Amino acid sequence: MGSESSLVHVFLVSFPAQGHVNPLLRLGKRLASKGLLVTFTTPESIGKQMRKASNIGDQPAPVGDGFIRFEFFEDGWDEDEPRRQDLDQYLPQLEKVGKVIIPEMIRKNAEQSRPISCLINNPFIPWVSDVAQSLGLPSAMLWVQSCACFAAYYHYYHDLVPFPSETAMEIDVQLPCMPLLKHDEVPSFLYPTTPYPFLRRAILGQYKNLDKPFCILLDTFQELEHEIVEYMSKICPIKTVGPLFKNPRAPNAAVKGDFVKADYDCIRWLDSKPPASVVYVSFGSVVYLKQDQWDEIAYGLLNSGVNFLWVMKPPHKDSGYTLLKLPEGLLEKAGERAKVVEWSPQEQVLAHPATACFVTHCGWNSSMEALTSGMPVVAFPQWGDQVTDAKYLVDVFKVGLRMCRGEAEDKLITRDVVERCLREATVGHKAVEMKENALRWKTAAEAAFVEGGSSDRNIHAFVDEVRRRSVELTASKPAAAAEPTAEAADANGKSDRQDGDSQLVVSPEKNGLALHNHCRKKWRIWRLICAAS
Ligand SMILES: O=c1ccn([C@@H]2O[C@H](COP(=O)(O)OP(=O)(O)O)[C@@H](O)[C@H]2O)c(=O)[nH]1
Ligand SMILES: O=C(O[C@@H]1O[C@H](CO)[C@@H](O)[C@H](O)[C@H]1O)c1cc(O)c(O)c(O)c1
Repeated sequence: MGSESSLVHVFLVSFPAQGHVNPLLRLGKRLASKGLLVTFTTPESIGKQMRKASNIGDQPAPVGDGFIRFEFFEDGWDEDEPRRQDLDQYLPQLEKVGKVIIPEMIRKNAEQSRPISCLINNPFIPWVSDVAQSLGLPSAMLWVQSCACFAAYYHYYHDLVPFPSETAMEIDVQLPCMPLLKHDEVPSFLYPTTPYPFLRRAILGQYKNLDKPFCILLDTFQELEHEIVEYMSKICPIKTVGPLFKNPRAPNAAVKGDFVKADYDCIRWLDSKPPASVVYVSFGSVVYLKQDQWDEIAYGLLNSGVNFLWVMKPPHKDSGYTLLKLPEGLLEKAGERAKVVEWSPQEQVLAHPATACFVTHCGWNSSMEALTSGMPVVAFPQWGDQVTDAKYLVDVFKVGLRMCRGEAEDKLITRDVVERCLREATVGHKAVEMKENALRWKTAAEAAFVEGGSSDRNIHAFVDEVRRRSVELTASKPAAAAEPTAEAADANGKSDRQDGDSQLVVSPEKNGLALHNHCRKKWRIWRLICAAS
């Protein structure tokens, strides 16, 4: 392992949501374990929660052959600003501030002898690729959903196949190398009636910028989505690197990105239960069901006779949701059969022998974690990619039962349906079949992430490419390399060009890159001296 400051340095910028931070941080740990220095950044509002819940220190943490460190940034709003809960307002704010502050952070890192060689972002913040371009730095993007969803958005953006529209709301969608998707199995942000048009805009913004990252990393694996991965890799520079939550070189790395402290009592509770006897219920970090649906699920769990571990996260105070309650007396009736926590250590729960199945909203992280843990699922999708993931979990990967079709259906799933699904998922022929399939995916996932597996090879090739580009950055003449192109400066909205004037005025970015080259040269000399002595 080299000293922290002698390593090639990548800078990860995450959209501030749990389902986005987790996969990007996991990627960061994979890259660090292969010998890179990784800096992870997201707004301070989330940094504060992460530091409190997840043991994040000020010093770079060693991971495998490299290090990971954290730098959070102010998003320009007060600590208690309620508008953070409204993405329609928050996304433009993040872009406005981020486009100024990220280049400053990059410059400071170079000044402190940690020049950055590559920027990596996740979706919803596509402007990070513009920042990279304006600084003359390579960038990559981590797509945090399935390849099937990546393909669906791609075909929608380029208008390659018909999708549901205002005049034809209920058409099925046939995408190449994918099963026929019913209208409500297409990522729901693409429905003409979606209540989240700003999320459609945010995701499609990434497609507008898709020529900028030199590589698009996907938290999936080749064997899981074989045909669509093959197909899309002929069109875009995609590389499968999942499941990212497994890290063979640093399996026990303590660095985690939870926003809420996980309650480990539930693991002790699971320890007390017989094998395959507990239903784990979690709807992730964003989905919030209505009280009447919550009640039906509660009675379904009680009536089915299963043990259950249920994650009930309190809503954010500015989210507009009211605190969900369990029906009066339900926990008393369930007694030792029930355990409720605000946040679980989900990876451990899914790996625990007492866990029989997972009632999930089918967020992609939860889906990958279930598949990789050999855990059958009961699909309770709500919106976005969840409805497509549910289709795949049930009909393609064949590890799940469907309990609902999504929020758009606006249908109350009654306690008898919940009870029937839970019984079917835990005992009898269907339960055995789903478990066998899930275990096959677990084996396939392991083969992908172990050293030499398909995802590991892709990560390795990516690290090599980052290193190669880093050498190129260093070798390029400082003055020429630092000159942002007119296109780059425009992309950053910082062009000093007058109409009809092709001359660019010197920008702060120029100094940043010159500094990068200067520091790299200093290291090379230092390394030569070390090698000689
Ligand atoms: O009690 C919980 C619930 C969720 N998670 C983690 O939070 C992430 C949720 O991501 P996902 O894409 O499944 O859903 P989202 O929260 O983005 O809707 C996953 O990595 C889970 O392991 C967790 O650690 N504990
Ligand atoms: O999209 C939001 O969160 C989740 O992201 C996961 C990865 O893209 C995805 O698989 C999962 O289904 C999503 O729930 C998200 C985050 C957020 O902070 C928000 O306010 C949203 O409306 C959605």
